[in-house]
Amino acid sequence: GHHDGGVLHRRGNMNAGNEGMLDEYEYVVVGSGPGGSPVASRLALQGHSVLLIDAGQDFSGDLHYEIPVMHIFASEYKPMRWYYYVNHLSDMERQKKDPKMTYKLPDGTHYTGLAPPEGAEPLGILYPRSAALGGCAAHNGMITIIPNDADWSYMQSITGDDSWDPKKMKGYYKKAEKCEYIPNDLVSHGYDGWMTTTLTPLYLVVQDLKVLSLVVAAASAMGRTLVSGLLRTVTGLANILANDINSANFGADSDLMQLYQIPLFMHSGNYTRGGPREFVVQAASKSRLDVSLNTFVTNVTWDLSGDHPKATGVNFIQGTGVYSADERTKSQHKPGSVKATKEVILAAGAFNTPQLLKLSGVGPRDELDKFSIPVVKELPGVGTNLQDRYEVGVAGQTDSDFSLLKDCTFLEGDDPCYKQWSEDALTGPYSTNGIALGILRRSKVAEGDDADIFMSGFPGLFKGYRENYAEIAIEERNWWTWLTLKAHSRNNAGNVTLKSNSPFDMPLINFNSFDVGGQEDLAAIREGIEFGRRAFKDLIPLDGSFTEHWPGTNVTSDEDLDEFAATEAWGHHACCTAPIGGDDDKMAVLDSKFRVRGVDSLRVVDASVFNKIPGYYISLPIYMISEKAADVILEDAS
Ligand SMILES: Cc1cc2nc3c(=O)[nH]c(=O)nc-3n(C[C@H](O)[C@H](O)[C@H](O)COP(=O)(O)OP(=O)(O)OC[C@H]3O[C@@H](n4cnc5c(N)ncnc54)[C@H](O)[C@@H]3O)c2cc1C
Repeated sequence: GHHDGGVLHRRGNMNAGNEGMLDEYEYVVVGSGPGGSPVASRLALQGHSVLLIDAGQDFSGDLHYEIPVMHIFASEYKPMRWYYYVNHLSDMERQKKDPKMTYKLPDGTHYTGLAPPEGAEPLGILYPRSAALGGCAAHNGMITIIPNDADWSYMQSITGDDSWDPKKMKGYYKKAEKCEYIPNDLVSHGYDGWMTTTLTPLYLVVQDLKVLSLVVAAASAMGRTLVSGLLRTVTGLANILANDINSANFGADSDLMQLYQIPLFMHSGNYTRGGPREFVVQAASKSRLDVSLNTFVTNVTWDLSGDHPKATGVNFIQGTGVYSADERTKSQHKPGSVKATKEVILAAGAFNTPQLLKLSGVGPRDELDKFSIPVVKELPGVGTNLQDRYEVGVAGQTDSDFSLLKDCTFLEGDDPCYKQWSEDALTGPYSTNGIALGILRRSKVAEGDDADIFMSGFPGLFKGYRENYAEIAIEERNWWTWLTLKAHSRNNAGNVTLKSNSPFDMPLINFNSFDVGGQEDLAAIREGIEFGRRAFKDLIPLDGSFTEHWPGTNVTSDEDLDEFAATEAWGHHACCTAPIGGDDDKMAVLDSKFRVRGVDSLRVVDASVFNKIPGYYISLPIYMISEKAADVILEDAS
């Protein structure tokens, strides 16, 4: 196995800090991911007493958390991971044709693949999540891309609430950001926030001729001729990458394909992961913010004596191994409760927030009745409208290894790359997430003016999430995968439903991918796959050419490509399961101020709140709505 992680530097490890919890706080926030952490920190910094609760622990100082390149291993890291097994497709027979399909065997072990042995029970397809201070931002790829203005205009139009104006929302981006990659661009960037943004150091791209030739190939697949010689210097490469994906004019020329460096939530000083936990640590040191880790919330408590049900706090169980997704050693479990004198804010993520609402009596009446949960407020939209983006790849192999990664062991034994990162002024291949560049493009079937495809490349074999995907990705060091991320996906037919009324059971998660708008989305994905193929073909080998092995050169007709993508596509931006919507929308769970409809003192602030999946990567839109929620809540409190 990998190192359990040595202590890099002690920055206020919070795992032991639960003893001093008070009986009541003004605000109780459940979940410390991109949704929960910023709002909790802001409320506390404005003078309120706040309790931030998370079922996970703090991983500060753990190398899985700190080293950017380790993110793929972080999502497999047992103390941190919550593994969900989901259904991508409504047609189970078709889903069984996905090589990622996983089964449970009679001896309790798992089988993943196309030939399950006798007695294997279908489990589903792995969907990694993390329970940690910082939520999934403790293991994610750190990619930080601003969503489209149209995403906010849409919220504005469905709610009639002008505070969702894209310009105002941009203000929240700037408030959150501490930009470390462009100096003094006050129009587009913020410099005083908690979200440090930086880029993969370009010398890493220039150093590895294979990577460099793939960049040139991508450019020629975009119809640009780039003289590879010009790119072999950092300044030469920087010149063609001068456009900032997060700048104010983003999207204006979206018909043109553009090659961008990808901003990461990472520290440029020492190339360590950045995350919302740091905002929490900062705020906790100078405010009445308490953080209770290893604390699993089971339900919201109510005062039912007034006209409306009023949320009064939460019940929880403290300990490790409480939730069925929590694989840590089971500790002694201590039940407890805490009161919120002002509000409870749910930020448990797109799977757990709807589960918590339902367990607390807020949801579709039929489903609550079925599990004998007393109905506090009937809201048919809770757990519906589940959305995700589609991702697929084209993977090819060349004769020799990428020089960049050749010697890296990813912390196994003696690791020269770790040594370089930790000792030589924190440099080398571990100072990136492995995805340096991205391309935005508009497919022929795009709705609106914005790009709907985000292409990127990864120096490994990545065919989607399945057990041990990280080991598989880097097992051989001569693979490259062109990734197509289909943004603005149309499907909203997914759902999160209860399996039982036990808070410890994971819910049932059905994405029903491609059920709505599938033909259009598949047509766009085909364009992405063709782009990846062209890039492999156009490659002027500075250091070997690539042969496609996946999906395979025999998969060429539109039908075959659609069959491939519809069967194997995956996602990692689950959202929209407690959507904000207009007053006339029966399926709206929240109003435009994040308030759960029909009850008092309860809000949701996480990936669940979106009505339609925003932008290209979802963390930054979540950070933005979390900053907005803080403003809205403070307004109501004064
Ligand atoms: C492998 C992977 C890579 C990704 N890479 C990127 C990327 O590069 N860029 C990007 O923008 N997005 C990325 N994402 C997606 C992004 O990280 C998530 O969408 C985002 O973190 C969701 O934020 P959230 O606040 O809604 O929920 P989460 O981040 O899931 O946080 C929820 C928190 O609530 C806690 N919780 C849940 N239930 C309870 C309970 N009952 N009691 C107490 N605590 C509870 C959990 O422990 C967790 O810490 C990635 C996702 C994955 C899986």
